[in-house]
Amino acid sequence: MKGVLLVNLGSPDSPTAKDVKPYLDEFLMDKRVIDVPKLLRNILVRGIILQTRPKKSAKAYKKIWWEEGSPLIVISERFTEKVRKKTELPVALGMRYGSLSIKKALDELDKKGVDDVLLVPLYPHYAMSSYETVVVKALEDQQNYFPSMKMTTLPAFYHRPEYIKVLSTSIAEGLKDFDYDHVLFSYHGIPERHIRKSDPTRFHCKIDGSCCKINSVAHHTCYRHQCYETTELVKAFLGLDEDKVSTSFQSRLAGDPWLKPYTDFEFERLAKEGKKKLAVITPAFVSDCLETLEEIAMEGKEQFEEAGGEHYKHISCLNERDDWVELMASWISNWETKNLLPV
Ligand SMILES: C=CC1=C(C)c2cc3[nH]c(cc4nc(cc5[nH]c(cc1n2)c(C)c5CCC(=O)O)C(CCC(=O)O)=C4C)c(C)c3C=C
Ligand SMILES: [Fe+2]
Ligand SMILES: [Fe+2]
Repeated sequence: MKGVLLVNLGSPDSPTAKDVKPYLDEFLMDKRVIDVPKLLRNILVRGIILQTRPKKSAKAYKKIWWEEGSPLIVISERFTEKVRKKTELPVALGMRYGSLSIKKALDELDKKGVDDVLLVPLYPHYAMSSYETVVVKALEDQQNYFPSMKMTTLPAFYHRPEYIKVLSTSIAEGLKDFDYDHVLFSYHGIPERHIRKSDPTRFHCKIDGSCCKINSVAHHTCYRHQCYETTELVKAFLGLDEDKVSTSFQSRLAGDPWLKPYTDFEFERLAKEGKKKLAVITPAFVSDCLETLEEIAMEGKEQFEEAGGEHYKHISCLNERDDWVELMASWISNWETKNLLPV
């Protein structure tokens, strides 16, 4: 029997340093997130980052926490519930990190008699620290605990016309009542090294955009390429002016060079260039979360206004929009009835 496993990133159990610490430990000890040898990762994460970060992150989580819990979890649960209403198949929700684990979700499907699973990483783009780690963990759990289960994975959908249509429609709605003079597409950043590591040809990705116009197998796993592609496709779909749109990368940790331009620097640059009314969209996330609600909607607004900007709007992620639910249901149905997946 077929069934569906939706997987998002996950959140701590509560916005306290006590609960944030084990969550960050699991997250940052993932070798696809902090990709250094284990001993060094131990020193870096447990010896340095976890000494101060849980307190700082807990403070940020407190600012965005809802009565029902973490926005990312609550929104993912609402989305799952709506998808369930559109399909006959069992649909379970798991998280890569935290207590709502992938294993628990697989167990839920197993108990319903599911032995053929469609795995849906809830990320539009491929990155080893997001999409890839979900796939690897889900396959590991399946092989270790549910060896007779079959698993098929939904590919990254950053460029699918039907996804671009839904994303563009949500952006158009957000821009309807906002007289913007610039739209910033802010994607979660990753260290530049991750791009090189994910390049199967080992020489294609130049991380300056010069490679992205040359067709290559590397694009299947190039996060930077895929982000710029999403921006271009939305820009074309909505007919946005070339000089009113730009792309940037947020949420970097100190240390290595991360993908540029950095979103916080862009807030300042755009304001200094005289842009007064800025709309920001965050298409690396399908649901609002700490990185969109705190870093972009709250901190970003302050940064832009301090630099001279006047009006600022963060346009929500797709969350539980009906057209996004319909789209997910249509991908599930194509897989269920024709074994077809978007490519
Ligand atoms: C080396 C560190 C990190 C990499 C690489 C990274 C990639 C990455 N992350 C997301 C999506 C989300 N990240 C979120 C929070 C978050 N991310 C990092 C670090 C890296 N992410 C940290 C330490 C945190 C926790 C909060 C903090 O202390 O700043 C979230 C929000 C989770 C929530 O509960 O709301 C999301 C979502 C992607 C898509 C990605 C690679 C493309
Ligand atoms: Fe992150
Ligand atoms: Fe490229």
